[in-house]
Amino acid sequence: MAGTWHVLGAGSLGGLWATRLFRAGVPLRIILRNPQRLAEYHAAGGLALIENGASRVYPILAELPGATTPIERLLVACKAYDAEAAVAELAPRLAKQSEILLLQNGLGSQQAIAARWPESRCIFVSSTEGAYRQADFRVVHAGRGQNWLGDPVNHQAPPWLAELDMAEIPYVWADDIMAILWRKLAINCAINPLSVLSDCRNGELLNHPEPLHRLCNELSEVLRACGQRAAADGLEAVVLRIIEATAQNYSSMYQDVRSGRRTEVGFLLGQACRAARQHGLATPELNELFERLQTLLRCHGLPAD
Ligand SMILES: NC(=O)C1=CN([C@@H]2O[C@H](COP(=O)(O)OP(=O)(O)OC[C@H]3O[C@@H](n4cnc5c(N)ncnc54)[C@H](OP(=O)(O)O)[C@@H]3O)[C@@H](O)[C@H]2O)C=CC1
Ligand SMILES: CC(C)(CO)C(=O)C(=O)O
Repeated sequence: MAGTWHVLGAGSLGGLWATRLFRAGVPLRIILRNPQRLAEYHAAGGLALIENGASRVYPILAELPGATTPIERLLVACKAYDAEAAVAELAPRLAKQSEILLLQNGLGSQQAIAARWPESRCIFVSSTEGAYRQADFRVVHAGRGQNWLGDPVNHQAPPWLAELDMAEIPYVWADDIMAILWRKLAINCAINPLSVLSDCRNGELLNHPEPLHRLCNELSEVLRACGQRAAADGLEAVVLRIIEATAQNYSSMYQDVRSGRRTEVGFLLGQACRAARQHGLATPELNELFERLQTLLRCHGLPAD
């Protein structure tokens, strides 16, 4: 089974990756969480991808975490708060020198997995592609974007990137993936919590530039303390540009809260506050924002971590 991809999680991004790899002829299996999900998948007849209004079902082989085939290359496509436990379930199947691609937003889950399975090569992915689940096993490709892939330890590009070309999955092999992940984390910390607390679209945040300014200053300090000078430089200008470009959108965290879904706040704002504490930085704006957001999440009956 060398060269076979295993995709853990047939949700939005997992479905988007799996269907494109499959239709390009790349050997692939998806891993579903339990027998019930597997039965539902078989009943659906496969994974549907909806692009430009057209839907097509791909009968990708699916299996359970407890299958016995070794895993050479694993794409982890679940939420950050599920990632470490999900990989732990598969750990006995990981081949020596396996590769684990981590699609999670924010930071923290990737480092935890890399530290726990040091024999695997962990490749971190930052994605701006857009996808959502119209229904179980029906994924809508909602927005074009980019995927940055990189390995913070070993900068050599893997040979299978050619398979992403074949599958028309956009990507850039990044020498400094941590800078990209930190920059995205800071942007999400500046925009998403405020949009939830102000109950507004991104564009309305421009009506209150002061809190944004103070947050960007603190986030820049955190990035610099973490050795991410390039990600810190010009952060506020980038945040303002993204707000303008996405003015009519509700942020992903806003949509999660309104739909009663758990957010990834612990890997975004939580991670920024933890990093600040580790470096002895005072970040009153970030801390207050985190506390207010956690209170709101608890009021909605959602986990606050
Ligand atoms: N969607 C998007 O447009 C983007 C998402 N991202 C990031 O990508 C990551 C994934 O997000 P997204 O695809 O939206 O998430 P989804 O919630 O759509 O999908 C997550 C999937 O993971 C599955 N899963 C969770 N735990 C397990 C497990 N132990 N075993 C098997 N499957 C499991 C879920 O299964 P089940 O269906 O059974 O619950 C679900 O299908 C997140 O970190 C997100 O922030 C980044 C950029 C854009
Ligand atoms: C860029 C931004 C903030 C756009 O809303 C986003 O990434 C998100 O919503 O998570």
